[in-house]
Amino acid sequence: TRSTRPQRLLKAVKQHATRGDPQSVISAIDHFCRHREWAMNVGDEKGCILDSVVSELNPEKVLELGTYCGYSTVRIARLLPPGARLITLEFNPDYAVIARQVIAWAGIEDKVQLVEGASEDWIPRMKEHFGIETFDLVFLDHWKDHYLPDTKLMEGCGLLRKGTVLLADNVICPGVPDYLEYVRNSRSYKSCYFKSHLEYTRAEDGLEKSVFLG
Ligand SMILES: O=C(NC/C=C/[C@H]1O[C@@H](n2ccc(=O)cc2)[C@H](O)[C@@H]1O)c1cc([N+](=O)[O-])cc(O)c1O
Ligand SMILES: [Mg+2]
Repeated sequence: TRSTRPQRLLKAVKQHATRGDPQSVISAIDHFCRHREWAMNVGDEKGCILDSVVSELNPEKVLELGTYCGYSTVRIARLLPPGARLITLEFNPDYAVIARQVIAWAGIEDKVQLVEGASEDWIPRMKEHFGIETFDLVFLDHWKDHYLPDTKLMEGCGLLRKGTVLLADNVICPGVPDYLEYVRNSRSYKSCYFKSHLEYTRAEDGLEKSVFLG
């Protein structure tokens, strides 16, 4: 039977990237998605904005909602200081199989914990299961209609502290109107928009950075 796109993406990583070199994994995926098959990675243009937010914040505890093939997982983890941890949630077991291999190929698996399941099931368990008090950074890149309910759930579970940064992908395309309205109008957030383009295309898209004020 025909291979899947994530399987072909992983093959491109193994063929063109150097084991243990996260940048080469990122470049191999971007090349594959730009010249072979589009895939829903945050991509190189929005990825640079993600990099700058991570580098400025220097987070110890990061949560990623939506691993997919692990592209943004590698982008974030490669910038984390020693001892920092990234927990990434992936719902689709087939994607998780690919992402684990991409993360391993990049050589950053000791900073990453990939957890399989639904965000609404795992968010309430972060404290008792992973010993997490609060997150310093959350990268939202999963199902767009889950951004808002999961944000309210993280608030309710006390996983956000004064200064926690939420960084949301796709706030224009495909768009997350209810989430955007919430973080831009809530007195609990200071929000700003980083205009960019949908990965590997000329369509507009961007990232919304929202600082939780407590
Ligand atoms: O739809 C998009 N993303 C949905 C991502 C969903 C991912 O999150 C996981 N998940 C993990 C945990 C959960 O609880 C639920 C799902 C899913 O199993 C999937 O791996 C999207 C679409 C476009 N686009 O141009 O069409 C561009 C983008 O950048 C996008 O991110
Ligand atoms: Mg996305």
